[in-house]
Amino acid sequence: MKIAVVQMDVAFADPDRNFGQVEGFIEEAAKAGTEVIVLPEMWNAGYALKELERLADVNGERTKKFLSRLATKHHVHIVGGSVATKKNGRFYNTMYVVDQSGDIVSEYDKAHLFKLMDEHKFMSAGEKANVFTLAGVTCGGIICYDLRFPEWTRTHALKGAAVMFIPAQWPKPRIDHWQLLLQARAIENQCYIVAVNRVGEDPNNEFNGHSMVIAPWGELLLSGEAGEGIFYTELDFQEVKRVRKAIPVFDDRRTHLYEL
Ligand SMILES: O=C(O)CCC(=O)C(=O)O
Repeated sequence: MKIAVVQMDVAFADPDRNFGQVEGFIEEAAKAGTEVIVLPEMWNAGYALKELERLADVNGERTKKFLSRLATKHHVHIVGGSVATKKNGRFYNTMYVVDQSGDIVSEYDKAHLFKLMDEHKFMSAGEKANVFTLAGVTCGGIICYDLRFPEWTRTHALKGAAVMFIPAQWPKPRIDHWQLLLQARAIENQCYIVAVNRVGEDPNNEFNGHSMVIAPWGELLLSGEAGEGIFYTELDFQEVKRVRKAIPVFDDRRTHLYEL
């Protein structure tokens, strides 16, 4: 699976500009022969939480139409990071995944809201996991702060995910947590991690990228460093089988000990 990670700056509270930028990145990544393009978190509006009434995509209609059109045009799968949405009068941080036929194969609302950035005061949390199939591979997708909950990644791995997509707006002061947590999640779940963080600034935070792709054995296949750009790598799912066979962590779990 050929992957493109879009490590972009996100214009604050300016969806039109962001849709334009994302269209350019998707075109560029598709031309490079990519199969799956991955976007960062909240790329339509940034963390402009006080302006969600104006900015949030109602029922994700604009995003779904946009991603579906581009996926079909370029014959690529798109893991659409996440966007601010409004559904039934509430705001959500929502990931849409679109396959190369333009079909929406998954819709996921971020399950853990990040209190340090007041997300819980403005948005509602999702209530279900996010497992979907792309190119015949079982995939999982979680969003940013969801990463701090190992049981949540494990839930997806237990449902069969061989790769976890993790879009983020993870601020620079805690980038060491980002890197260590991602690597741990890959090793403990023996799966690929494809994690996309934004760059740039908003009124409250600075973001320094460091998007990462990590193999099931923990090797760093890609590190985006701090600049804007598209980064490419390839995933070989035989590696997931090989690692899970070498150290059969999933067979060795003793679940009766883990109950509280
Ligand atoms: O957990 C963190 O340090 C960052 C989380 C975050 O920025 C988010 O969920 O938006």
